[in-house]
Amino acid sequence: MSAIEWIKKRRAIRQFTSKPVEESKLRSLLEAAVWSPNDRMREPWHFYVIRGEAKRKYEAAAEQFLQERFPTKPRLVEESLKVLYNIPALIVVTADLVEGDSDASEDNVFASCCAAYSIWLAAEELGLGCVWRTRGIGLVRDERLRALLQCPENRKIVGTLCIGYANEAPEPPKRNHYEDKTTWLQ
Ligand SMILES: Cc1cc2nc3c(=O)[nH]c(=O)nc-3n(C[C@H](O)[C@H](O)[C@H](O)COP(=O)(O)O)c2cc1C
Repeated sequence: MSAIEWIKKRRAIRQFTSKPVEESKLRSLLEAAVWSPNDRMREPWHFYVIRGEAKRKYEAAAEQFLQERFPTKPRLVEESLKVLYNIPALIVVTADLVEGDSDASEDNVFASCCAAYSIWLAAEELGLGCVWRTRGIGLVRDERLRALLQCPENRKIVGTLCIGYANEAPEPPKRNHYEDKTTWLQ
């Protein structure tokens, strides 16, 4: 399959089977990630792989977060947690922030987003499902996640990648045509 075909085939997968993800496959994802483009070869990314007991701690943090965030929506909390319990592995991607250099920090975030996307695409090729989450159980903007990871303040959390074997085959969401999003300058 061509690169363009993989790009189009990749989907956000949110429902997983109980089959664990082989460590060799997780390593292949991380290997793909570090080949992402990055300015001045700062290689500004860091990856936190969460499984086993660490995943239990993540679930506890997510439960607290969801209960605080949605106090009047117990069904939503319960359903979100059910989704989380079924995720075999999580990879949290961060970007190094450069003190006193907001441009470099911003470029580092861009590069780490490329790394997250590389993982997502590589997952597709390895027969794994993946979704990049920030909101809800993604916990990206919740300090509990930073504490759990013992992630220093000079690393910005850009995404939580949920990885496993797909238990769904979603239809591709409709896309606007690129012409609607493009300005051709002469
Ligand atoms: C930066 C970013 C953040 C996202 N956050 C979430 C999220 O919090 N929850 C979620 O269900 N999906 C999240 N997604 C996945 C998108 O919803 C998904 O990519 C979109 O619906 C398009 O579907 P597709 O990826 O199958 O083409 C996120 C994607 C990106 C790139």
